[in-house]
Amino acid sequence: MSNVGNSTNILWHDCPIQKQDRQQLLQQKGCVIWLTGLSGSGKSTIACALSRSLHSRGKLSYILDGDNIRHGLNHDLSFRAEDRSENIRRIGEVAKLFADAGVICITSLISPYQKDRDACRALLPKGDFIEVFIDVPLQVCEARDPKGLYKLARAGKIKGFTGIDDPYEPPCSCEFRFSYSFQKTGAFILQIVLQQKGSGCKSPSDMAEIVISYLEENGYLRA
Ligand SMILES: Nc1ncnc2c1ncn2[C@@H]1O[C@H](COP(=O)(O)OP(=O)(O)OP(=O)(O)O)[C@@H](O)[C@H]1O
Ligand SMILES: Nc1ncnc2c1ncn2[C@@H]1O[C@H](COP(=O)(O)OS(=O)(=O)O)[C@@H](O)[C@H]1O
Repeated sequence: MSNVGNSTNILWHDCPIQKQDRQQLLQQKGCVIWLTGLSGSGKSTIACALSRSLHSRGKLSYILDGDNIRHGLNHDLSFRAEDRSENIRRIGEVAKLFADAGVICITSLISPYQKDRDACRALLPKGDFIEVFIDVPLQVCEARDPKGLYKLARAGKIKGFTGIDDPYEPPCSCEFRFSYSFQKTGAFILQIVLQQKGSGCKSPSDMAEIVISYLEENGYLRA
């Protein structure tokens, strides 16, 4: 018997069907692809491109999107620092369960704090947490502003908006960083910076394919 958090006298219950059995069934390995970046950077778009491409290869994935999870499990949380941390912690725990189920879990939330992302990484076996930084400058995200939230934040109608009057801590070490850079003309071009290898890419589906190649090379797309 042990005490865990606020629970006392609880005992872990094992099931004879384990992660390995589920992975065998699915012919893949469970893991977490953690997308992080400013609002409007393209996390949800890349998450969908990833899920679509995995699906077409017969691989099971599931997206945990910050906006969507805030409609249910996390509907009690605000955007205060403590609540953002709790949002990330809960999504990290749910992602861990999906990975244990053998699913390729794709999370898509701003997750602005390094220590919270690190804590989620620490929940998983080494290698199974793949952090992807969608490094798009604030000006680009703000110009996109598909929900009009940056406009409201600039007008002072939303307080504590990430990138405006709330912090975003870029990852110190992540598996992938997809970044924008300025061309001489002043136009933005998309550039990819990889820990593993460098190559140019332009679209969310290109970025998705790069992550999928990594999964393939690292054995996640077979049992
Ligand atoms: N690579 C890209 N190039 C150009 N536009 C893009 C790209 N990726 C996404 N977009 C567009 O940017 C907008 C924001 O994308 P998306 O909703 O995926 O961002 P997000 O990071 O999930 O934002 P949020 O955190 O607010 O949910 C959308 O209108 C989308 O179509
Ligand atoms: N104050 C805010 N800061 C950032 N995003 C906000 C804020 N208020 C509403 N949003 C919306 O909420 C979404 C971000 O939610 P999460 O990804 O769940 O954020 S996180 O910071 O806790 O990781 C974005 O789609 C954004 O449009």
